[in-house]
Amino acid sequence: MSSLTYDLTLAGLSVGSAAALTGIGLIVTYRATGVLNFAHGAIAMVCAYALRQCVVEWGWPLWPAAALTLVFLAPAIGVALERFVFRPLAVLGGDPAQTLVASIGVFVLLVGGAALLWGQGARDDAPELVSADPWGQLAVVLVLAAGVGAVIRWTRFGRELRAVVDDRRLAVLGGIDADRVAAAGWAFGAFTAGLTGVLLAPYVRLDPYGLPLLVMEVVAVAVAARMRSLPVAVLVALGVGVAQSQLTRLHPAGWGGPLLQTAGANLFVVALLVAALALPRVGTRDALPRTATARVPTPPGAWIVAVVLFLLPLGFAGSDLHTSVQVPALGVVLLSLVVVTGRGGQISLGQAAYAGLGALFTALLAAGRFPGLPRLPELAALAVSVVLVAPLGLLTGWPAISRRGLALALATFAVGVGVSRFVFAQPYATSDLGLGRPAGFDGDRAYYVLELVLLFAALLATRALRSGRTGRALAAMRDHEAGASAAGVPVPSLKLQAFVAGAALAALGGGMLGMGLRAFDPGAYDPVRGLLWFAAVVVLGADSTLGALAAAALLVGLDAGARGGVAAALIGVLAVLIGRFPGGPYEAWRTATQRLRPHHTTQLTQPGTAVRARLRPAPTPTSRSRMPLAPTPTTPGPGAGQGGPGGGHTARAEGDAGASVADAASVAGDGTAPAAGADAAGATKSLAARPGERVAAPQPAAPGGARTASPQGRSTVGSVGGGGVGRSLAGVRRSAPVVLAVRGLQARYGGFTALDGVGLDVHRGQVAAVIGPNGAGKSTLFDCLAGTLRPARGQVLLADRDITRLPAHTRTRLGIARTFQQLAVFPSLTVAENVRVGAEQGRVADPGAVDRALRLFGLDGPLRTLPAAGLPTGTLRRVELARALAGSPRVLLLDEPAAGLDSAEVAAMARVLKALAADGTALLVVEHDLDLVADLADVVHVMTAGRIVASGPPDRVLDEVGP
Ligand SMILES: Nc1ncnc2c1ncn2[C@@H]1O[C@H](COP(=O)(O)OP(=O)(O)OP(=O)(O)O)[C@@H](O)[C@H]1O
Repeated sequence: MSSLTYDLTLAGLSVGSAAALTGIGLIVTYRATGVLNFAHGAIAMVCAYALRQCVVEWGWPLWPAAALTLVFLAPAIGVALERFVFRPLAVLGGDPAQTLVASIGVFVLLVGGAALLWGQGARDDAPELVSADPWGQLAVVLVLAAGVGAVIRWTRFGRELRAVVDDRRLAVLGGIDADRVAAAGWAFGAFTAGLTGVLLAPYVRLDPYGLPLLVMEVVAVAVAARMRSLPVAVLVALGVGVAQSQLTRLHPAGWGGPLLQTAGANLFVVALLVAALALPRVGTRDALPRTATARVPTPPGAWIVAVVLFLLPLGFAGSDLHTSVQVPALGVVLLSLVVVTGRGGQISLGQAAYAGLGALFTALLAAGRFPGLPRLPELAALAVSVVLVAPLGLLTGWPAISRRGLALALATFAVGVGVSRFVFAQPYATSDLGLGRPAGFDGDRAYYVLELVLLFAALLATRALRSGRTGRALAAMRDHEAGASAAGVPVPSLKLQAFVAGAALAALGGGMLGMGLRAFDPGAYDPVRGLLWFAAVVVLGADSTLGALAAAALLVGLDAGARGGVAAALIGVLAVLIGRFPGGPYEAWRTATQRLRPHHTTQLTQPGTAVRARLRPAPTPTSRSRMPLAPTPTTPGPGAGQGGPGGGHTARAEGDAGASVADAASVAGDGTAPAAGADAAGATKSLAARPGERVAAPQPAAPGGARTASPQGRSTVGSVGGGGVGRSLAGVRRSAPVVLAVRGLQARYGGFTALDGVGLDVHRGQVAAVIGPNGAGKSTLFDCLAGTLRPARGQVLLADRDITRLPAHTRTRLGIARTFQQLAVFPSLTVAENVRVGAEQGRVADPGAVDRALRLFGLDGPLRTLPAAGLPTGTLRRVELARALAGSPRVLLLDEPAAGLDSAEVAAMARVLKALAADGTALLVVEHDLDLVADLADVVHVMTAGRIVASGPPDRVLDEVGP
């Protein structure tokens, strides 16, 4: 080995050792707590500053100072974070998205705090703890990795640690002190962070922004190790370190030379991009915490105050006005986050990249240095740069289609870092690229006026995106992605639209920011800013344009008025606290003031942990007979497991031509004659069981269970309606066409076969029920029919059209609507808006369908304007049903529609469902409530272990199933 190769290998091992340390720390913290600690780099930076403070400023000897920093300070930071930030979040339910925002908050807080304490400038006198000799560092890393691996694998503590990560609540029930385990994980993680910072600081610039970013760039090492394997992390870190070092020898020629050289010198960033965008993702469970995206009510008069405050700087002069110029520009950048994160619910940590690209392109276009385009006047350059940057929104929009939560955070962070390193750090961007202001707007005051006009335009654009059909679809996607798809919202293309619109807005704001500064400054758009802006928008009310403007004013104002870092520190504190205050600071203040009032009766209706708990269906009343939990042997009926006559459906009684939804409404009400149409009838009588309403309560199950109870239930229902509606009126002829056909469906989860050759037919106007024990595969069947799960084999046909490979929203638009076992409503939208989403995106876009569905399900009146969050389960089931119906589906798939409803609500719902069938809708119902099945269904399919084992009329099949 030549001496150059040897030297470069040693240098690479040194860098790789530091990266390996980071990887070990991130993995241990993640395994102990489930948190990918975005603040890891910031802890490293704080420890490096602390050691420098002790040694350089206070003159302490090196080793005692190092011991204090690494053995006391670093673990203390870790334990404090666990105790005061992450443990309260874990107690509240351990929402991974909330912990992600909190860890970004800690990052921003520590960076801001360090800037406040030690100033923003870089230090080059960090003490050297060990010599540059990599062998020592390597030995430290290997010993640490081996030690940690041994502890995790072979000790009791290691077993406890794995148990806590798998299921914290279960581990606690098993007697494990989860807090102790988490605290140990945090302490060790922070220790490795401190060690990394102290080892790296002498060889890189020690500053509050640069060092944390450098450390976080190597997060790829942990991701490549799937956040599990320490040996893989160490090997990847050392390999990338050595390769990066060796590549510095290459000096490729040609136009791509500088880029290749940059790639070689930033191999960890390349690894980050590959790990975040190409490798299997980690932590995809959640999107944003509901608290971060809650609907934030605008305080009365707030807009007037905002307008006055934004006009105030016109009276300023000098540096005050010069500083104010940054506010509208930053406001526009933050509005982009309102669209992407606030409304669309997508984590975007890379928004600074789009702002920077906007500024860079504007500067290059205005200077005539943009390849292939002539020199443009400044305003035209700004407009063209917005158009050019908008499609680049796909860089983060594309990953967002298949990523959520942590995986999306990593992907957008990686794009931000990549653009910063590979575009902003190039010579063309760094070589003093000036940017003039448009002609006639050179002075600060004139330019500020121009900015206000552009801000106003951006506000109008944001408003257009947040209101109307698109706004409702975005909010639906944010609140419940699967529910939105089921309602017909084209989720993938909507995400792309949100990111493209967000990139355009960020580019506009970035260009304005550059013009305000009269230069393209890469530092103004570095990835740390991206984290800060994200945190600022999240804590000041992500779905609030006013919140974005307030955040812009706060960030610029605080940093100009006080020492740099105050704004970051404040935003960090708020982000850390966000999990404690559902709805953000305004809601926290409102709740606090309500608590102070002696007789407050208002119920907090913002979506949050408690609300989400309420959205979970309550257990179905146990008094009703239910499917036995264990599979019951049944005799397969003729044609079991196949569609078609004999197995597929049973005819209802004939003579039902006049039955309609309107009739059902009359049944639900007081038994008077139906009005002339669904509208009129539904307006007064509906599914809602109102006080004093005469509804047919199901009879208690007599010995014999469903078989005995069902006929009684039916006759009672029929008699209330004057004998009109019920099985006899809602009948379907044997000759009714097949609407939904399932053939030989097989579905797998990994190696487990959840569905095995399932086949059935659902006819127009027929109610088919699927029953079976828990785990039989009923929900899996629904997922395959609705398009959320791709079957391994088999076919799904909708009116003879093969829809097996179509996505969920396309199926909805073709006429399949579904409800979910776990409620899938959109908590931040009102009841009427929930239903409107279904009407706008469904098979038939019919504006009148909203009111009809609302009336039919008793959701009209004051209820329609209430946010869905906080409404009782029974009401929400009706909202979900109304939404499904509002799109005029041909087939309704209902997954346990009776779960969480009381007897009266179930009876009323049954009436409406029968009437829907009578009107020609095909219904496929998964239900455990055998009384309801007996009352409702024309044909029953029994599923066990992924197969249909019996099919036939309810009386016969339920006889076989037994009580
Ligand atoms: N995402 C998944 N990954 C792995 N296995 C799964 C997954 N979802 C479901 N299963 C398994 O597939 C089988 C069928 O589950 P499914 O939820 O379809 O049953 P089910 O009949 O709807 O049960 P329940 O009545 O409890 O809802 C079960 O054994 C379940 O454990």
